[in-house]
Amino acid sequence: MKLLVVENVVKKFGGLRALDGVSLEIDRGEFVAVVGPNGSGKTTLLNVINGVYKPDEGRVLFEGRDVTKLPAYKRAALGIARAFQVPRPFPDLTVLENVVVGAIFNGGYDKRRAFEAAEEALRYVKLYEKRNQLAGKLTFNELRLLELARALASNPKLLLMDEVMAGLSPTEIDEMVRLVKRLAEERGIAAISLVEHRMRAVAQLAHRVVVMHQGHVIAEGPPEKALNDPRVIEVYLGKSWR
Ligand SMILES: Nc1ncnc2c1ncn2[C@@H]1O[C@H](COP(=O)(O)OP(=O)(O)OP(=O)(O)O)[C@@H](O)[C@H]1O
Repeated sequence: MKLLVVENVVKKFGGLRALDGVSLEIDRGEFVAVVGPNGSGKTTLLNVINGVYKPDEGRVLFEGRDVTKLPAYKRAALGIARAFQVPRPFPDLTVLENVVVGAIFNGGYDKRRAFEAAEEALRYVKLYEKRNQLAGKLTFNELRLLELARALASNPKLLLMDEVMAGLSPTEIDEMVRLVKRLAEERGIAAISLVEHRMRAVAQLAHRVVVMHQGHVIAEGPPEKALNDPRVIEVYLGKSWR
């Protein structure tokens, strides 16, 4: 059974069809990059998957269960985690405390298990040494890792990542993407990541690339195939491949 199935989803904002019949299937442990020009519907797609928006048409199934009408917090409890583009930590709590909060609220753990999960997540993203530091003192890159650790500590099955790469150096972007890929492969956590910066380099590391344009999926498949699809080249024509 597929981990996630998005079926013919339509999401309208007034007269605009931000998603116009989008279908998508994700397997366990798959790292999928969603690319597409500004305004193509990528963020709206993540919002429909995690329950921020209810679609006007279509369904979202998670582990075979229809979650289309479930609110975001209930989907989080089922294992759909979101790592936001702009991390919003509690600056006056320590790094460890920030992750514990995520584990208790989204992972449903008791305090002891939450601490264990938080420490493990911090080791994974290599922030463990900074666990007792105030989150407000972290660098931008470290904040991104903290945001990832928070999502991880909730024991997700599916990790949704907004453009986590914005504002990072090319080396940091590379490290972050490899980390997410490793999570997918070692832990079986599926990840859907929106990619705009260094699109070509980042998307090439994904198991599969989904290309969106004007609310439609115009191509998908292994990176080489999807990125070289004639429709995709046309959409990006005139823009530099980074
Ligand atoms: N809450 C909203 N109200 C009205 N229109 C919206 C809303 N959210 C998104 N849109 C519109 O829907 C379309 C798709 O937006 P979306 O943010 O999903 O695109 P995107 O591919 O993520 O692009 P970007 O990277 O620029 O955010 C855009 O035309 C956008 O202006």
